[in-house]
Amino acid sequence: MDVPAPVARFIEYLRIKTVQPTPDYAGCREYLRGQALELGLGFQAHEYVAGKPVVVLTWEGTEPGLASIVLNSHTDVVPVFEEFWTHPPFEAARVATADGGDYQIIARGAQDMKIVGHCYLEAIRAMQQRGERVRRTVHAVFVPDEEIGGHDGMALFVESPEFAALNAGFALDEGIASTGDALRVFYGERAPCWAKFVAHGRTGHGSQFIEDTAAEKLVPIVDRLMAFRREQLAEFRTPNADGSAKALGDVTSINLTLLHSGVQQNVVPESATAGFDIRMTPTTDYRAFRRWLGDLAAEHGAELEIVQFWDDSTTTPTDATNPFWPAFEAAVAAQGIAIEREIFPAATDSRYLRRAGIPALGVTPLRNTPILLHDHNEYVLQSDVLAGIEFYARIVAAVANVPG
Ligand SMILES: CSCC[C@H](NC=O)C(=O)O
Ligand SMILES: [Zn+2]
Ligand SMILES: [Zn+2]
Repeated sequence: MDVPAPVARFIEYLRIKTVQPTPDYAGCREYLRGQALELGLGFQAHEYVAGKPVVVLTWEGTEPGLASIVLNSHTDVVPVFEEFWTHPPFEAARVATADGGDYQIIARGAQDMKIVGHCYLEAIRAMQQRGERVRRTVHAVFVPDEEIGGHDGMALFVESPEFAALNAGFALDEGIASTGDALRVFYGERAPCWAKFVAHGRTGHGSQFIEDTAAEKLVPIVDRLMAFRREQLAEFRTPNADGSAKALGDVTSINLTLLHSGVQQNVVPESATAGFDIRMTPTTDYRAFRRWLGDLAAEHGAELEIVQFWDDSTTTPTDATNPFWPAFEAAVAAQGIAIEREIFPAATDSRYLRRAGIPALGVTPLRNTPILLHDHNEYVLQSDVLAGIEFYARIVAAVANVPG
């Protein structure tokens, strides 16, 4: 069977190796330039850090004076363990499903989040083919480096005069696939806190009772944070008052992700390090939490190094105070899709948009789909790519026609 043209273009996009830590951003920018040309869209590429382009494709609305709609996606993807893949991750193989009724498109970035960026452009294409226009100008924004924190991408872009010139009023960004029927819609995020504790102490022969060692200082800190982890896990497992299950975004998670110490088994190490990936739920008092970590380090004679810390808890209103919400909600409902509102468990570039005052919703139009972002054999179904295009055509029509 012939490959539908929108799927062929998706495969082309997936084949660009925008994989961290050395993404082919130039190849990606040129692909997007080609798309802009085909679709008659405005094209801008800005490098706030050399070699890391922020690309903006613009479809002008009939009332360009109104605040615009930003359709954001990141172009980078995370590394792969190639030996665990059934097909090469940057070949974007199109493989018939067992029942023969569909195809899997297997590639790194298929879910996270090239399907989203691709569907934005294809939705514009479909709307253009139907002769549709919308009131508000629509900008499809393609940013680098989200997967490593967005510091050289969206963080700089939102501060730039070029971003201000977009006059953004509302944004869409990535979500996560849903294993159920409902569409997961993210209106806020947990705040990342990457804390590293370093302890120093006396060394000596491993056969002796050496006092005041690095490990003795570090272990009680690890114990205390692991106790906090158990508390939060118990909280997570406790159903809400209405009997519904808690979402990960409703609690603070913590994992011990780095442990470094030791040189030889019979030498007491001079230093020991423990690093934690903590994701604070938006109701946390971020400053108090940070102080608690500092106090814990001081109490046990260790040093605290904060590697990442986000301290903004802005969420996007999901009620009529945000005029784009009812339009979005109705356009989803009109497609017979139920919505589950959630706090995003990890961090995306939406946090920079929200902090800059732009209401943003995180959505990935994949339902009844295994969650494979950052996993081996990431794939999407061809039918979901085609459905995703129509999904965005209707969402964009709704939010970009919200009157001024
Ligand atoms: C704290 S910056 C890291 C951002 C990263 N985003 C996607 O996975 C994350 O770990 O959530
Ligand atoms: Zn992503
Ligand atoms: Zn990711």
